Formats: sequence, structure tokens, C-alpha cells
Amino acid sequence: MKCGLLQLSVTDDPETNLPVTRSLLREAAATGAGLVLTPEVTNCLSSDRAHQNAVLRHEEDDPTLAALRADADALGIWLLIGSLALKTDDPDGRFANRSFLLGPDGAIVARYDKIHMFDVEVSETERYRESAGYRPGTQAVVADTPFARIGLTVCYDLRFPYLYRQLAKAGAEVLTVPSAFNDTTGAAHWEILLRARAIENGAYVLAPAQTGTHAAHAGRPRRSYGHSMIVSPWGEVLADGGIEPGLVLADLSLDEVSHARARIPSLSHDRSIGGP
Ligand SMILES: O=C(O)CNC(=O)[C@H](CS)NC(=O)CCC(=O)C(=O)O
Repeated sequence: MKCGLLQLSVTDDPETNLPVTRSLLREAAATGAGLVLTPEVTNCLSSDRAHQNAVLRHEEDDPTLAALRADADALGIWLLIGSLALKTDDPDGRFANRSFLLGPDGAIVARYDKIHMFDVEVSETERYRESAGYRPGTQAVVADTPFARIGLTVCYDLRFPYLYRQLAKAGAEVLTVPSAFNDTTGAAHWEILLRARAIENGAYVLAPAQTGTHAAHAGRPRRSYGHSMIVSPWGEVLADGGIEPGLVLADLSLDEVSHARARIPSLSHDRSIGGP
């Protein structure tokens, strides 16, 4: 199965972003990719609540979701929309950061709401409080496709290894980590965390990422790290997207999952541990 990641540099305007995403999606399908993934917040990257309230929609009437469902159907591909920022009916008005797995007929096969919120002071000038704008999810999600069982996660979830363990124990052979990692923590931690999650679970890790400069955050242009990655179950980086927007491709084979798990059966050696 050929897999394609879209590396995007989205703006805070969904109408501007959608045609760019759709044309890259067509390119991916033209290479023969049967599974394509997009990064976190494919529709809109913004931390301006008033702006988000103006441009974001509920799932039922989100134009990005509708268009990408039509594309998955027309192209006959499995499509993981890394996430969409969507309005919810929450009384506090917070949005959902929601990942969708679409089948080749455009049907929604699975939804996952990002669980861990990035409330982090990266530096004195770069602070994030994702939980102010987004409502965290509470449920881990796996979904079956004809080629693999997939475990869905988003971005900052990457730092919580027990989520990936739970997904792998639920049978996930492919772990998805669509992201918008920032430049600073990306350079320090991105690749090593992705490889660790792949190695410790004997699973493919597919991590489509945002790259480059986006709308200002706290008065400064926000920069994403890029380097969308496909990592094998043995921990090898099969493809690295660098920093330009574009397409990242690799072939996946479930034999590699069984092979890695047979060589190092750590997934089946888990023990319950007493103590502190
Ligand atoms: O804000 C949005 O619109 C969408 N959400 C994101 O971009 C989120 C929260 S700011 N980014 C991350 O989780 C990056 C994590 C990261 O960089 C790390 O763990 O080091």
C-alpha cells in the first residue's frame, strides 16, 4: 500500500487553504497512493477566537469536510484529515480539534478529538494555551481498513506514550500523528518522539505536518517545523518532507509490523507493575 502525506502551510482562511489541499491531494492520488493524510488543522490555523468564530463551522456544514469527502470518493482513496478546527455546541464556545478517517466512498469511518491540549510556554515570547480555544477529547480511537488497523492521535498527544500503547494493544498497526509542531520543540523532539512511538509499539507512524509561517500568534508570526515523516515499525525514517510544502511518499507493508514485533516482542511483554 502506497501512502502519501500532504505537507501544508495553511493560512487562517479556510477558503484559501482548501484549493491548495485539493490539488495536492489529486497529485498524491495520481502517484497511486491508496492512503493519504493531511496535517493538524487542515482548514484553518489561527489562535484568534473572534476570527475563528467568524470562519469556522460545525461538522455538519463544514465546507472543507464536504469537499474532501467528495474527493476521497472521486479518487477512491482512504483519507485521514489530520484535523479540522470545528465549532461545537459546548456552552463555553470552545472548538473541537477533530481528526476524520474517510473511506474510499467518502464515508466517515472514524472521528477522533485530540485529547492532550498544548498549554505550554515554549519561550518567553511563545506561549500556547490550546485548552482556551479547544475542548479536549476523552476517547482513544482505532479504525479498521482493508490494509491495517489504524490508531488516531494528534500532535501534542505524541508526548503521552501510554495513549500509543493503548492503541497498539487494541491492535493498531499504523499510528497517525498529524501535527503543527512549532519550530523550537520540533527541532529538539519531533523525530526522536516519532521514532520512539514506532519502535516501542512495532507500528508504522505516519506524521503529516504543517510547515513554514502562519498567521500571527500573540503578535508574532507563528512558525511550524515541517519534516512530515513516515517511520517504519523498526524505527527507520522512510521519508522526511523537509521544510517545503509538498508530498511525502512511502510504501507500507504489514509484514514489517509482524517482523518488528517478532524480533522484539516488547508489546507482548508488558507487565503490571506494583510500587509508587
Ligand atoms: O492551534 C491550533 O490551531 C491547532 N493546534 C496546534 O497547533 C497545537 C496546539 S498550539 N499544536 C501542538 O499541539 C504542537 C505541539 C508541540 O509543538 C510540542 O509538543 O512540542
